Amino acid sequence: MTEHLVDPRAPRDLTAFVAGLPKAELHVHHVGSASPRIVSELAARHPDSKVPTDPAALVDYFSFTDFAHFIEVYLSVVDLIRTPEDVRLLTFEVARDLARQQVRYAELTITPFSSTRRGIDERAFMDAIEDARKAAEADFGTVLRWCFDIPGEAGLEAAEETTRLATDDRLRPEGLVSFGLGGPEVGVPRPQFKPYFDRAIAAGLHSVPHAGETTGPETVWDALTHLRAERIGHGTSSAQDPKLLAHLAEHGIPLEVCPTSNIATRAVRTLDEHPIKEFAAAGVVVTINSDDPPMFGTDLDNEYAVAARLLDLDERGLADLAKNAVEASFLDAAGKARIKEEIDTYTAGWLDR
Ligand SMILES: O=C(O)c1cccc(C(=O)CC[C@H]2O[C@@H](n3cnc4c(=O)[nH]cnc43)[C@H](O)[C@@H]2O)c1
Ligand SMILES: [Zn+2]
Repeated sequence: MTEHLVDPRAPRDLTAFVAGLPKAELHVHHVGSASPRIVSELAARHPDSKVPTDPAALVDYFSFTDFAHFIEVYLSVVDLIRTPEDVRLLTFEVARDLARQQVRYAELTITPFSSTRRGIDERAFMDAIEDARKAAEADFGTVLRWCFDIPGEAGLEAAEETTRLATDDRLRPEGLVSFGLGGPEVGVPRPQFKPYFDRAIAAGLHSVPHAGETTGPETVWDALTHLRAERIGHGTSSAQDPKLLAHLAEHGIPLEVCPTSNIATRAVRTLDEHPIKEFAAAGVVVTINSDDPPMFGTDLDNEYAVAARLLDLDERGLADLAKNAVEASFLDAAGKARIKEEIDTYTAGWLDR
């Protein structure tokens, strides 16, 4: 686990401001959000797993040599989710962690294929996430929505299964708003997934594939052209292509930027070399997200602190970033207006202290 929770270079006051700032999280993975406490509880339940039961040992276990190693470790945690009760517990606890950070709305990326192929009944899976979603909204006031993603490396069988689960009216959960594509990009060309995205879009889902995280800007173009992406997960390599940056800015396609993730998976060498500055300078809509927070030793508050430092933002700049995420979300207009107003009221109150 990368050890930089609470960016030590963030001014103390901004850290406190961010902690109370109402936020939206648009790029965070379900299994990748399992806290050390949940991972060790699940690992103790399933002792045949190689995942450490001691939360302290998870720090080393969550230290990645590259993106492929990250996915290998990620799948070992997926292997711990074996029953609908595991799914419900994980989902509800993830919502608790989001609520603690004043996250009012989150789109959680879930990979149902990974669970159904491991034997969890599909109906029971949907019921577990929906039950947790409703309980989280009632108990914490945090609104959760789902993005179902295709684990691209698992091939077209996974694409077909994910599309079926997302579009079958008898299964599709009420909270589902979008359709994604995750996992490694190398050797997994985006265009092959066009028919699946076409079906998901026809069923009313928004298109939010990962692209340009571990491959070049051409993957982002492919996601835009073939998958009709409305937002891009990461899009880090877009900075290498000025025409692409201009296109993203002109068409208002937001990037779901996850700075610490990019360092932890070694997609970017250091935070200071992160292209977030280039995105902002080109007028691209930047949203700040945490991806797989406990695995990367971060959380959303820390990602905002990192962004404040890299973009040289004050409180108003941070509030604008938070509003970018609300605006780029798939929440309805009234819900967006409510959270943006809350952000403005909080910021004005903070600055008037
Ligand atoms: O579940 C399986 O059996 C399986 C078989 C082959 C390949 C896969 C995957 O590739 C799963 C990838 C998994 O990773 C998730 N994820 C989490 N963080 C990221 C990220 O930063 N970039 C891309 N993918 C990420 C993704 O949601 C998939 O669930 C699975
Ligand atoms: Zn991701």
